[in-house]
Amino acid sequence: MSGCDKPGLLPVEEALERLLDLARQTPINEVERVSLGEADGRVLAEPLLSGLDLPPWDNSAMDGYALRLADWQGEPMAVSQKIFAGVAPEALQLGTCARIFTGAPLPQGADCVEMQENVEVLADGRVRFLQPLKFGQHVRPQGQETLKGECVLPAGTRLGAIELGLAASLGQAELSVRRKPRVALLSTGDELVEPGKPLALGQIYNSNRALLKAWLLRSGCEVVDAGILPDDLAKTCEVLGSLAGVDLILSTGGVSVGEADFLGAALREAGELSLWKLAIKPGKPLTVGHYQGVPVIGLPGNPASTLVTFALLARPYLLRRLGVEEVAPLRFEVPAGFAWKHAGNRREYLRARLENGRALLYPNQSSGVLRSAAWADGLVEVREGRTLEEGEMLPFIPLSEVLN
Ligand SMILES: Nc1nc2c(c(=O)[nH]1)N[C@H]1C(S)=C(S)[C@@H](COP(=O)(O)OP(=O)(O)OC[C@H]3O[C@@H](n4cnc5c(N)ncnc54)[C@H](O)[C@@H]3O)O[C@H]1N2
Ligand code: MOO
Repeated sequence: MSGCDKPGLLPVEEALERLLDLARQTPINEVERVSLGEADGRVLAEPLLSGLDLPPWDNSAMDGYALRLADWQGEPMAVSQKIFAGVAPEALQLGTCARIFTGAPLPQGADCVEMQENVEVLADGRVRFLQPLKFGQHVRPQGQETLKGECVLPAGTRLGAIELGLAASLGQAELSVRRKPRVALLSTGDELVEPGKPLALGQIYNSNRALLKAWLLRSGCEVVDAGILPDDLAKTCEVLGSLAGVDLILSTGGVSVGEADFLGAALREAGELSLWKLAIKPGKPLTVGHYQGVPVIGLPGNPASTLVTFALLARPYLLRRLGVEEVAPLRFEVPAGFAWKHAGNRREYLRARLENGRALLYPNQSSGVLRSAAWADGLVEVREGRTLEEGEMLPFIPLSEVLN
């Protein structure tokens, strides 16, 4: 962790690389089997291999009639069986067709399905196909989605609704996942009061705790709520010492140049401390270190700074510790619905909303204004040194990408 304190501002990508390196050195490797119902938000520990072909047999994509194309000479055909989804059909009788429903297995010998809308049922029960037929039409062939033995999801995949649906389609009732990271959440600041209590002059409500707790929980973490750090070195050390079993101590506030930085003092005394100054706005100061071997990340206390640094730095760090390779959120270019006349020396992540395909800025981009993020759909990135005319393209990171 040493060597991170240097003059000048640390570029965002370099800070991220350093954090990901630290994450690689402290992987959370323990694996547990959990039911699909418990696997949402977790990280797959082993590749998910398919134990079957999907679909397991050729089946019909339509309600209609199945036939062997070579048997059809343009004449009406007799219907020799009725096949519902869920039943095993008999082999198709030569020269006949079978009534079939969507999802039902094709009878042996059939290679074509016609939907019932294009079929006339004659008075004698035979059917006439009203349009030319093609080999394989409306047939969903065995294994078209997945073949037995194929790797469907690699280890390190974050599991969400879609992945769980996919695992269920392969018949998996349980999955092997990394155990949940245990994250202790701490706030610092004499001014902080918990919601529900009265507010005296000079005090504000603690919003970072609610924000990060909800976010960590939905990121698949176990949260140890360690409260507000006491304004006293011995007591701070006592609190930190009680967190020996967690994987990460995540604090907010008190990381700039304040005089009452007991977290920093505690890390210096019984661990390691680096104070990073990042070329990022909001979110310049970041504490990285450990207390008696337990990794510590201290995010800046301004709510929008907490949000941006958690989204772009702490979250990827946690995911990498769980073996997730792709930790960078999806981003895409959008035209700016604003001009940016003054180039900054920090990379700005501005809270923006997409309207008519353009990114509009929340009028107040102060790092103290969390409401900017509630209004926004995502963050637009304006690189250090850049100015912009309205209509120029710039990267947009949807908040939905980093909140899940
Ligand atoms: N002389 C300097 N002052 C500051 C610098 C600097 O470089 N030199 N950096 C500024 C920047 S940039 C940021 S960001 C903040 C970072 O501050 P800290 O992380 O030390 O946080 P605090 O001073 O404790 O709080 C900042 C701000 O956020 C409010 N806060 C803190 N915790 C919470 C919480 N849990 N819920 C809601 N709001 C919280 C706090 O009341 C302050 O208003 O430092 C600048 N200063
Ligand atoms: O960068 Mo601080 O992040 O201005 O709020």
